[in-house]
Amino acid sequence: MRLPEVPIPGVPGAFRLTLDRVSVLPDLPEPLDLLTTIHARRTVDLARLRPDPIPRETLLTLLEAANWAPSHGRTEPWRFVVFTGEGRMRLAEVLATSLARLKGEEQADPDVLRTQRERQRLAPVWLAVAVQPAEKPRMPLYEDQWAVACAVQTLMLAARSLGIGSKWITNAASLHEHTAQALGFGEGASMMGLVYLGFVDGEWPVGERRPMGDKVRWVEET
Ligand SMILES: Cc1cc2nc3c(=O)[nH]c(=O)nc-3n(C[C@H](O)[C@H](O)[C@H](O)COP(=O)(O)O)c2cc1C
Repeated sequence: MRLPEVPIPGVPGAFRLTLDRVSVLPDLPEPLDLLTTIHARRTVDLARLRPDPIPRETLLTLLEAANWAPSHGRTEPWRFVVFTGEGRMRLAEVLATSLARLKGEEQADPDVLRTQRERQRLAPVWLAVAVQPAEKPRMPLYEDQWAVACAVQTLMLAARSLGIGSKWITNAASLHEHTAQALGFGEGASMMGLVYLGFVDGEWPVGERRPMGDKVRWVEET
């Protein structure tokens, strides 16, 4: 079964998914179990990714997993645009223009655009992530933003369970108004950054955490 995809006009390889409420789990290699995945997920640098494409079915599985994130009031406010292949160059153009706008300029500097294009080629898949509040919101924006964060984490965990590395990026260009508008997100939507995905070249990075014991207090009455 295929989920409906809406191509972005003039952007080969980029598509917007209109995910419905049907759960689709195509045949996949044995995924890691949840607790192992949670511990093993790592932010992976671009330089550590292989250029191999990620199969479309796998991307759909990750997006479908993200769609099961919780949201207060069932707002389901997460929105994604997926960039693959030459579609990544459209993202590069948009980000280069947003960088120009941050400097008070209209057009992207050709050198910045070239660098941005090279950067986008380092990962086979980029996702633009936005929050889309309801037309008449009943919840504060931050609750919808939290829900989108849940969706992003769910997607990154699903990716890890299938051996795919990721990074969530929230730099100024990715969050810029122009980025949301140029990527065609809806009225009132705002950016929550970019996520790239790719198979990891060699060993996974090693993670580090300060002890959870320092961050938790227990209240127990006997
Ligand atoms: C909301 C959010 C925004 C982030 N933005 C960036 C970013 O802009 N650039 C970056 O290099 N990493 C970013 N990260 C990834 C963190 O650097 C990373 O999660 C942290 O170093 C811990 O590493 P781990 O993900 O491997 O556990 C972001 C993470 C979160 C949750």
